[in-house]
Amino acid sequence: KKEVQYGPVSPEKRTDPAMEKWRDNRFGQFIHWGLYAIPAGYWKGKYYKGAAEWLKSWAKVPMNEWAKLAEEFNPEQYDPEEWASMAKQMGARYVVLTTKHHEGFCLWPSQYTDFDISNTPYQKDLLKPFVEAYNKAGIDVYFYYSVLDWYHPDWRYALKSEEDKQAFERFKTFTKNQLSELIERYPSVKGFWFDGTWDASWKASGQFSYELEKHMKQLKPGLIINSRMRADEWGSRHFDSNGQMMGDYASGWERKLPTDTSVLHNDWEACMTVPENQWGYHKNWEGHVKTPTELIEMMVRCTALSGNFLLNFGPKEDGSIREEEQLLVKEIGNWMEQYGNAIYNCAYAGLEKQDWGYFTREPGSKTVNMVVCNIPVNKALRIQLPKNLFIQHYEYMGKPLSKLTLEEIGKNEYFIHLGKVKTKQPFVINIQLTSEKTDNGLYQKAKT
Ligand SMILES: COc1ccc([C@H]2[C@H](O)[C@H](O)[C@H](C)N2C)cc1
Repeated sequence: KKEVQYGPVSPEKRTDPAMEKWRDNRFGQFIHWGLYAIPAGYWKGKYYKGAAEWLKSWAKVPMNEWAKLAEEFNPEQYDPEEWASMAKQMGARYVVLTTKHHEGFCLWPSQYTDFDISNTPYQKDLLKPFVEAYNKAGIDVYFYYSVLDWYHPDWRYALKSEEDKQAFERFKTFTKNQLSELIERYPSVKGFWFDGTWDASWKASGQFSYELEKHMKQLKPGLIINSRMRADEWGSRHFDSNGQMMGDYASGWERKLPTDTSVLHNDWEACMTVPENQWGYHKNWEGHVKTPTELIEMMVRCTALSGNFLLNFGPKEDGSIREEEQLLVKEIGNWMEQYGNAIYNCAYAGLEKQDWGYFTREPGSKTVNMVVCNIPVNKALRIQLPKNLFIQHYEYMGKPLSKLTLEEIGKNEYFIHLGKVKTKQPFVINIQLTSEKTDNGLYQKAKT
């Protein structure tokens, strides 16, 4: 065990109401919006296939040229009420919006930089109406904030000289000022999604990130901060040098999902793009665009492993939402309307995973949701229960199933026979578990 002074600030599994609400939310909307939405993946007529919010880097654009984009940023179609109503229709219970991405441009009028919304034709604060609209829709608001800042003259990738160190001290003060400003200006914010924390300069600032997390949680008790914010004094990120998670939930799951129950030890969240790798708006998505069904299954997998799923949207420069994302709002929204109870407030059910899909359960409930994503060729859904549990009742809400029959095929082992099924989306069967074997005729000895 290593001596770690600047590791976790909060306990690994907080039990306060704010953190319980974070868990109950389960499904969130990520929004990447900034100057990068203007060029949208093209620079001087050339197409760049990399992530659109990184275009400055791919096209090697000098910052003084990139910053000129602020002079044309004027999102006249920006309608946060519309965004919030879409998020509500989709069934998102929280939202994470980029207040400042790596480009350094701030969507709010910051007193600590001139590279912000007030120096654009639009001028007005974008965050205030956003926070109000989403809160009014009952959706919790979180702020994405990039520590890495390509615009700020005092940013340093590494601390190689005394000059670097002095500059980075100024940069850390700037960072702390901006974060305090965001909490003070928008006090209903529920937490921060930090990014841009992989460089040596920040990895050498473990004590600072420790004290900054403490400072922010003093400014706003209950504040929720992701593990990506943190390094310890040895440069270990997300988890300290003794493997203790820093921040309030593990946020290393970017465009990838966990596959086993080892993640259950901590709260965690996976963030996901619709195309393979685009967060900011790109005019032409290349390659596979995930279907609503694929994204629904990812969300279910996260819930089934007690994690959150954060699905990304990249609004256009004018503030409008692209067709593909509008389709997701409709399709995922329909599914959540019918089956949201298998997601919200749910978590790992404690049952052995089966190939046909996922079990989810509201902690402490006797009702287990079976979310069926892959109908077996024999149309029989296998269930293996722990030895002291039995199926007392089962039902399907909704239409696609004609009838269900339950067959006991072994010790605490069952088949649910589906009969005729017609469905295009995953569906949910509820089973009631009981701890005593009630022989109410539900059980048919295996027909051997
Ligand atoms: C170096 O590889 C990276 C760096 C940063 C990212 C950023 C993306 O721009 C987006 O904001 C994502 C959430 N974040 C990890 C992604 C991959």
